[in-house]
Order: sequence, then C-alpha cells, then structure tokens
Amino acid sequence: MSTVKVDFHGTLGRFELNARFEVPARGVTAIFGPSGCGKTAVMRSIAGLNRLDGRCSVAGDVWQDEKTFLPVHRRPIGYVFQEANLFPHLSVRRNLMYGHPGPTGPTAIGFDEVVSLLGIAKLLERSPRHLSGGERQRVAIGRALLSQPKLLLMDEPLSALDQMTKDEILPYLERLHAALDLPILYISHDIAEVERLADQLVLMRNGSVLASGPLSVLQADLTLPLALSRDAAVSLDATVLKHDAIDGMVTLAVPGGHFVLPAEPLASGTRRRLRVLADDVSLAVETPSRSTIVNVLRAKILEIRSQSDHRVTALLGLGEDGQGARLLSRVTQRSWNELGLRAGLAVYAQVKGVALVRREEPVA
Ligand SMILES: Nc1ncnc2c1ncn2[C@@H]1O[C@H](COP(=O)(O)OP(=O)(O)OP(=O)(O)O)[C@@H](O)[C@H]1O
Repeated sequence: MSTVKVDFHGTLGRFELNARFEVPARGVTAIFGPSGCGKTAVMRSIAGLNRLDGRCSVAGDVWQDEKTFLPVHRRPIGYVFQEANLFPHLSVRRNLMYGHPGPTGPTAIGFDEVVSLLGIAKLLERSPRHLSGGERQRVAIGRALLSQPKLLLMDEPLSALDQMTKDEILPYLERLHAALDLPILYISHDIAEVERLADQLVLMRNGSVLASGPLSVLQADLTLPLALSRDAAVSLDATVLKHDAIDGMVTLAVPGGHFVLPAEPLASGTRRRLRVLADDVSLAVETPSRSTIVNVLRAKILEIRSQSDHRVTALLGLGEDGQGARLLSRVTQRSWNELGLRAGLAVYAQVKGVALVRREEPVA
C-alpha cells in the first residue's frame, strides 16, 4: 500500500521531537494534539523546512533518509497556513496561476476544476485585498492545489477564521476530499473539524506520536486520551438505506445496527459519516419500554474504564455478538453498579443524539 512514512528525531531549540508514523497516502490524515506538542514541527520537517535526523517518504518517493535530503523546492507539496499569504498586488487569477507548472499530465488538477471545487469563479479578477478571510483561504488552497502537489499540507487552515466562516469553508474541504485523489495532512486541535474531515489520525503529545491509525479506531481506544476526554465520541461511516419523506427521517446502516435520524433526503447506497458522543449513549439491560429515544441498539460491553469523576466509560460492540461498529458510552459509576454492568454483558445502547457530520461522499 502506498503510504506517507515519517520518522523524525532531534531537537529544535530545547524542544525534543520524536515522531514516527505511517499512514495511507490517500484521504485526510489529521495531526491532532494540544498546543505546543510538535504538530507544526512535524509538518515543517515533512516539507523540508526543518532539518531533523530521520526519514520521510511519500508514496514510495524518498524525500529524506540517511543519504538524501530533498530541498523544499524539490518536494511536490502544497502548503496552506493559518493565514492565507496571497500576493496583494496580483489578482486572484494570477495568484492561482503563480507556481502553476504549466501544461501537465492527465492526472493533473486543472484550473477550472479547482475554481469550481472551491467556488471562486466570481473572484478571479478581484484583488485579494477585497476578499473576506474565508475567500482568501479558499484562494490559498486553490493556489496550493494548482502547484500539482503529491501531498497537501494544511496547518490549521481554519483557526484564524470565526465559526461562521469555518462553517462556510468546511463543505469546500469536504468536496476536495471527495473529488481529489490527493493525500492531505491536516493539523488541527479542533476535534469537531477532525471528526468531520479526517480518515486517519496521528495523535501527538509532548513531541511524540501516541498513536496513529483510522480515526474510528483511535477514538474507541480506551487507553488513549480521546476516549476519556470531555467530548469523547466515535465517528461511524454509514450507508444510507432509505429516506422517509413523510416524517423526514433517514435510516443509515453501520455494521451491527441501524440509526434513524432527521435529515434532508439522501440517496440510498451513499456513504455518510455519523458522530455519536459518549455522553449521549446510556445503557439498559432489558428492552427499554416506550420512550422518545429513536435509536436503541443491541450491543455488548467489550471493555470498561473507570474515570476519576465517578463515571465509567464503556466500549460497546454493536450487535448481539458485539462484532459490529464500536460505540462509547459514559454513565455514572452509581448507575453502573446498580445495573450490575460488566464487560461481556449484552445490553441495549440508547442513543439520545446522533449527528450527521460529513455530507459529501468520499472517493471509493
Ligand atoms: N525552529 C525552532 N527552534 C526552537 N524551538 C522550536 C522551533 N520550532 C518549534 N519549536 C518549539 O517546538 C515546540 C512545538 O512547536 P509546534 O509549533 O510544532 O507546536 P504545535 O503542536 O504545532 O502547536 P500549536 O498547536 O500551538 O501550533 C514549541 O515549544 C516551539 O516553541
């Protein structure tokens, strides 16, 4: 499998970085962790802007090893920063064309495709001075794409924007992800953004990689800090089964169960992502009687972890055999004890809230 392979070690000033991971060279990989843990340092090292010891290869091309260190300009990367650094004296069109290598092969990302994906056709003759923050960032992404990168590096591209502008840009990022076969490394410390965009996750702490792998796997790992955090949740990639026009509810299948939620019509067979917060899942040992909770799923308790705040986080496997998708449930220690819950027990997971977080269908 074609991968992005990274192994850097060394110091930057007094900061020690020891970062090693390997992720598929496709889709979006989020680099996630608290401020100062070394996310940007890793990204700059991949770009060749930091020179640490180690190795880096992308889809089989070695950018750095014991013998090689490609300079920045020889690495086929697009780099998008927090602030769009466009040339103020050039029009949007000329900003986009800047760094465009000219006629390229059949797999190249075309000018018209980029303009349409990012919704910037109306801005082409404008000056960057007269664009909103969100528009500027879309143009910066377009410029990075037109340099025909083999890897797109995005360092908190939305963090300088207010929530409304973020919400305006996120669908464009989802469209890029859905339409382009280009691996993206995406730094964020906003878990909501990660849950919406990422397929893979690299979890960092204090200059090291705690874990890397599929987002849904890391979210459901009780040994990692995500599963015990305040907004612990799982992301589930689901298939649309049907939409009921009368009550406006859509049914989606995940391994081991179905979810029903209010949504606009979605085509059957398409894939969407759901997010379920651990705090929104309560447990019952018998079939719950009549209630307003729409989603009650058979599940098995697979693992548990007691928290210091008198609560318990349980990892559930959906389905009678517990072999289906993973969910997290967080309940009080008292309820846990009163119901006699334990690992291995078959339960009913009552899901009070489920959100549709990704609207675009990713490339198969
Ligand atoms: N060239 C450098 N020289 C000295 N120290 C550096 C250098 N580059 C990074 N650092 C230090 O390394 C640490 C990690 O920085 P980095 O910017 O990678 O963190 P981050 O996880 O991206 O943080 P944030 O989310 O706040 O952007 C910081 O303490 C920073 O001061």
